[in-house]
Order: sequence, then structure tokens, then C-alpha cells
Amino acid sequence: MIKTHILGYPRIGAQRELKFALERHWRGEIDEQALEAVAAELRARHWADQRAAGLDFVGVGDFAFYDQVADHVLLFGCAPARFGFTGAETPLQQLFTLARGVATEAHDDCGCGHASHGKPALEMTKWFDTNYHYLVPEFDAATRFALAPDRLLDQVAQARTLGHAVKVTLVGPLSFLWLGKAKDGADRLALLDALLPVYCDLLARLKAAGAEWVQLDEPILGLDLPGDWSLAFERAYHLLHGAGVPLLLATYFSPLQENLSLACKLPVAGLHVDGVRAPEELRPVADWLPDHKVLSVGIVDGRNIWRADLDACLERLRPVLERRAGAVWLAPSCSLLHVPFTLAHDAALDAELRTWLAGAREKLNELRILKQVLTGGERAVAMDLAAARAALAARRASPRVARPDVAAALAALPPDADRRAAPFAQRQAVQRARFDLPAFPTTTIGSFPQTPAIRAARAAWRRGELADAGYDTAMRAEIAHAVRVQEELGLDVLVHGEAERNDMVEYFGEQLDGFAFSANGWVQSYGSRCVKPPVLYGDVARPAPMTVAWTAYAQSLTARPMKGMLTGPVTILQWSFVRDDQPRALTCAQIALAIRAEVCDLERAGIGIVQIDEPALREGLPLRRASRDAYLDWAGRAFRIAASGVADATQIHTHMCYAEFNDILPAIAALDADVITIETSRSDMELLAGFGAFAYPNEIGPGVYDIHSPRVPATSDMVRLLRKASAVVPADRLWVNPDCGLKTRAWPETEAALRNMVAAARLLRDEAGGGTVQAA
Ligand SMILES: CN1c2c(nc(N)[nH]c2=O)NC[C@@H]1CNc1ccc(C(=O)N[C@@H](CCC(=O)N[C@@H](CCC(=O)N[C@@H](CCC(=O)O)C(=O)O)C(=O)O)C(=O)O)cc1
Ligand SMILES: N[C@@H](CCS)C(=O)O
Ligand SMILES: [Zn+2]
Repeated sequence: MIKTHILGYPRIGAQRELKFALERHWRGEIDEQALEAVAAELRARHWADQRAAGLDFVGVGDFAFYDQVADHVLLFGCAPARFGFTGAETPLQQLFTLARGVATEAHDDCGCGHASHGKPALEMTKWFDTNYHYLVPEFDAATRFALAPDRLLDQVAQARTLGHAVKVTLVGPLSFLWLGKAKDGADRLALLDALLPVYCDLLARLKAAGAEWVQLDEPILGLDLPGDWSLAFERAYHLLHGAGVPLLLATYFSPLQENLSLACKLPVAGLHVDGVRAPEELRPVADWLPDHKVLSVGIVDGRNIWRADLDACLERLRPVLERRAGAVWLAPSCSLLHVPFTLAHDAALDAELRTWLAGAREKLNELRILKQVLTGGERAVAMDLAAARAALAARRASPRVARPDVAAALAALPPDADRRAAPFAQRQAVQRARFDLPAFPTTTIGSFPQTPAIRAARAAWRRGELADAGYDTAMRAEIAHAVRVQEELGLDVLVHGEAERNDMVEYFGEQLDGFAFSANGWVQSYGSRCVKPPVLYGDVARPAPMTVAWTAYAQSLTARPMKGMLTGPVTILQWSFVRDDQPRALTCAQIALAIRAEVCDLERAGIGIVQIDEPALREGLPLRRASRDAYLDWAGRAFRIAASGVADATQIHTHMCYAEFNDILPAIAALDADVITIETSRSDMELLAGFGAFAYPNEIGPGVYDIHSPRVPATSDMVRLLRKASAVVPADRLWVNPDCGLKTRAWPETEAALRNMVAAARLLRDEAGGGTVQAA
């Protein structure tokens, strides 16, 4: 028996309705009831899509106002005590407090030494190797769980009232604990015994509410798990099995390998595997999984936007079907959260490209076609199959894809093109003499507030209502404002503020050959924030300089060093939808060549410091250790190709954020950037300890405040963090900066925070007793 289902659907809405409703709610323009009404309407629409595509269940539980992991924290009643919830708050108030923190007035003079005033939000980090950020559950030895199922049960009731068969989606208990963070040395796995009864209780409640299946996502089965974690699966699932509702154990993103037999024998009613990332495991799973269990095959790519090769999917499915006497379900490889809602009618994509692509809604249709073919209804979908084959053939034969000049330029690159001329120590001396910066030099990560006025000007320009000259003038005014503010605040290394950029990847994608961009292909990144990943379909080349005019203009306004600001090749690759017809390493090298040309042009224009952002370097790391070295080799080389075309006196910065870096420190050091600025403040500088222990050789700017919250950090907070940093990294190698770019902030809080930050740096300089310049 063949059924179709999905693991999750984009919840932001075809027109980003949820984003706009959330932001209105946070501005106090709509109340909770109005926000809930938008959510209910979106859920109803999304279930209707699923039903229309003939799915056998609709998914409940994949909707989240901010983040599904944060929802689990409230569902299991394990919000950290530090938030001080009394129960008087509404669930939404609690959720948004976890997600966004609570601001209080900064006290600069209290000197209490406390970690922070107000309530910093939960930490945020990448969901496996995606650009989606989840809120990290915080556990300690005192963590207790108490089920609060009403909101989820209400959604089940809503779907049932609409006449849908329901499969509820939850993060499984082991993955939930794994993804959390233990404070005070607590052992996350030790919490399992306390958590399992709450899951059992929840499963029983869902069954009683009419859920036909419960999908438990355990993507950690695709990781190199410590033995005690793998062992815990058996214990946990034997207990959950007792709840009586059929369980679908869902794995994705990575091959199961040594966990394959474990996954097959756990006492669940079905197993979902990722047939896109691990096609080689379909046959062994088909052999090993007992016949009475459902095998759900993730056959349509949930991580990319290329139209599926349906013949290849059928080819892949046939041996599975031959081996299985039991039910086989077809699904996307993972949740469709990671692809745009639809690309079928996107105004910015040309008609030919559109036929090569599939958003979430088109992927539902691909499942429908596959099911029809496999259940003997091929004639009914003959036209769909023909259209899919024609689009694929056109893409393969398209002259838009291959560029011999790009291949030639890569081949002509000398082997040492990824090496700076002199070693770091020598460059450092030359650069210190050139820039004459104070000790603890202050800088920012690049972007300044993307104000409604900037967005409105760009929207008007795109609609053709504002001419190029008018847009240029407006952006120059924003840049001039940013420079003025930075000078007034006393920052040492300035940035132009990125006002002209819609996004740090899309902006470059729009200017590079080989990329297409959509008008409405939004994908949720965190909370209400979305990105529109460009579509990288062909060989990459840079037809003209991309940032030089803006940066040179900014430099012309100040005598202080202006830092050029580029996105690195790995991050452009990682945050685009990338072609699947050649290795990622080759595509990355092509991008690196384009960025190298831009770095050299900036240097020629007199820009002495260039930052090449690589926040996605860690995110691109394969989930399995065995594949990591190969990735780090080509990714590191791509960065160095981009960075190494300049003279010793040109200072190259890089920036990374929102990931754990300690396991790739040697690879980060091997990038040989003169300065790295990294996110560290949400983890209270814990990240930096690794840099210290590893004796990271170059200069470091550990982020001293979290930019994802409007909270203005007190100078004392930042002084405390800097002292902590000085304990692990020699002070003469420390820079002072926020965690990440400031584009999501407003100007008043930005100025206040930076003013306090500069004060913190000055205090440290004074304490260092006369060390007022970086030692040459
Ligand atoms: C640094 N991060 C980034 C990641 N990924 C990226 N691709 N880019 C990043 O910067 N990953 C990790 C982190 C954190 N992630 C994010 C992601 C997204 C944002 C963010 O601020 N997103 C904005 C959208 C940005 C954008 O593309 N803006 C465009 C279009 C804006 C728009 O919606 N315009 C309206 C009209 C507006 C008006 O008239 O006022 C429209 O078109 O309808 C632009 O500026 O032109 C978001 O709002 O979600 C931050 C961090
Ligand atoms: N230069 C970028 C980096 C973000 S990771 C910014 O400041 O927004
Ligand atoms: Zn960042």
C-alpha cells in the first residue's frame, strides 16, 4: 500500500502573512487573538494544499509562531527558571520571552557583576546543516518537565474539525535533549527518565484527540552518536510504544550508517529515511525493516528547489517496493520548511527557469504524480510526467549553464593562489604600523539598521517608482549617516553599513552571472526573519565590481579605516539553492574566484581592511565526521583563494556566527584571516575558551553583545565579558565588537549599545595601563 505524506510545511505563508502578523503583534498593533486568527487561517490553508495534493494525512505540530523547538520547551514545561515564569503569563507571552528576551534599562554604574540585567533570550543556533535557527533548550540538574498540551491539542482539534486525517509531528525525546544545552555541568541524557513519562502522557492525549499517527523526529540518528545515546533509544522507544498511538520515527539530513539496524528494530510502527541524502541506505533499510512496519521513503528533495527527476525517483523506489511486502509511504526527504512556498509563478524568474524548479507546493504535486504512477494510474498523469521530462531535458541541454571562460580561469589559477605572501606575524606588524589602532580596537560586523525608509526606498526602486539616481542618493545618505554616527561614537574601524543590500547573499547573487533570484521565494531563517536564497544554476562569473563604489564613497567621508564588506564563497554557496549537476566544491571555487577579484578591486580603490564573512562555514560541515576533512579542505581553500590576492598590508577579517566552532578550530585557523570576529556573547564567552585552549594564532573579536534582542547591554556586562575573554586570549590580540550585524535593530538601541561598547573598550584600555595602541 502506497501513501504520501510530508514531514513539515513552510508556515510563514505564501505572502509571509505570519511574519507580518508577528511583527505587528510585537509592535503592539494587533493583540494575541488577532495573531492566533492569522495562524489558524494559515494552518487551514496549508492543510487544504496537502489534502488537494492527495496526501493521506495532514501534518499538525509543524506550525510554530517562532520556532518548533521553543514550542517543545513550553509543551514540556521546561522553561529555564531564570525566566521566572509564574503561570500568570499567556503561552504566547512566554514563548516570545524565551525567543526575544526582555529588555531592561542598562545600569552602567551598578557594578554588580551579574551576568546580565533583564532576561537574555534562549541561545539560538543552526538546525543541523540548515540556515534555519532554533532556540536552544536550557537544562540544568534541577530541570523538571510538566506537560502543557493544550495548544497542540487545539491544533489537532482544528484539523479534525476541518475533516482531515491527522499525523502529529514532534521532535523525539533523544533529539530534544541532544539539541539542548546543559548548564552547570548537568547531564542531558540523565534527564531522559524524567522526560519520557511526559512524552507518554502526551502521546496518549494525542491518540485520544484523534491523531492517527505521531511522527517523532530523531535526526540525531544521522550523527556519530556516543554509545550511551544510541543505547538510550531502545529504552526510550520501548516506553513510548506503550502509549498505543502508531509512531513514525523520522530521520533525515544524513545517513544512518551504524544506527541503521537500531533504527530498523526500534518498536515503532514506521521509519522514515532520507532517500536523497542517503540513497545507498534504501535497500538495506528495505531489507532490515520488519514487514509489518511502514517504510517512509524521503524521495523528493526537501533541501533544494530543483524539479525532481521523476524517472530517477521511480528507479530508486522500484527495488524498495520489490523488497517490501508492507506499506511504503512517499515523502519529501525532510520538512519543507527549508524551501520556498512556491516558485511556480514567481515574477522575477524567467519562464524557462521556473520550469526547472519546485517549491513546497510543487513538491506536493510531485508526490501526487509518483503515487499515481506507482498505483497504476500512470495514464492519468501522463501529461505531468511529460512536462517534467521536458523541463529536465531542457535544463540538461541549456547553453545558459556552462561557461568555458570560467573553467579556463579556474584552471589558470596557480597552486599557491590560496596563500598570503607573508606569514601572519609579518603581516600583523605591517598592518599595525599602517593602521595605528588603539588596544582593544572597536568595530562592528557590517550592517546597520535596515530601516523602514531604506526598505521602502528599495521597494520603490524595484517597482520602478524611484529612479536609479534617486535610489543612489538615498543609499549614499544612509551611508553618510552611518559614518557620522560611528565617528561620533568613537569606533575605530568603520563600516559603510550595507544599506544598499537586501541580504548579504542575495545581493551578491543578483550581481553575479550564474545566479537567478526570485521575487517571493522566501524561506524562514529564524522567528519572523526570512531570506530569499538565490538560485545558482550555472557557472559563476563577476561581470563588474559589486561593492567598490559604495565602499569608496564611505571611505571618502572619513579619515578612519573603512572596512570593505563581502560575503565569502562558502556562505554564498551554502545560503543559495545550488546546482546539483556538479560538485559543490567546484561551484564554490568559481564563487571564490569572483570574490577574489572583488577583494583586489577594493584594495586598488584604497580600502585597507576587507571583511569576508563566512558565517555558514560551520553550517556546511557534513554531519558525519568521516566526510568533514574533505569539506574543510575545499571550503578553506575557497576562502583563502578569495582572501589571498592582496598585499601584506591589507588586513583581511572574517566573521562567523551562531554555530559551535570549537570542533573546527584548526580549519578556522587555517583560513589565516588576520582578524576573526565571532559570536560568543549568548554563550557567555564559552565559545572563546576553545580558541584560547587551541592557542588560536591570529586576532579575535569575540562578540560582546547579542544583536538579536533589542536589549541594550550595560557597559559592565561587556567589561565582564571582555575580562573573561582576556583570560583566554592575549589581550593584545582582542578586538571589541557585537556578535553579528545590526541590520535587524533600530538606530536608538544600536547607538546606545555601541556607545556602551566603546566605553567598555576604553575602560579595558585604561586598565591595561597605558597600552593605548595595539603593540606593534
Ligand atoms: C546573518 N544571517 C543571515 C543568514 N542568511 C542570509 N541569507 N542572510 C543573513 O543575513 N543566516 C544567518 C543569519 C541570521 N538570519 C537573518 C535572516 C534574515 C534577516 C532579515 O532581516 N530578513 C529580512 C528580509 C531581508 C530582505 O531581503 N529584504 C529585502 C526585501 C524586504 C521586504 O520584505 N520588502 C517588502 C517591502 C518593504 C517596504 O516597503 O518597506 C516587500 O518586498 O514586500 C530588502 O531589503 O530589499 C526580513 O524582514 O525577514 C536577518 C537575519
Ligand atoms: N556583514 C554581515 C554579516 C552577518 S553574518 C552583517 O553585518 O549583517
Ligand atoms: Zn553574523
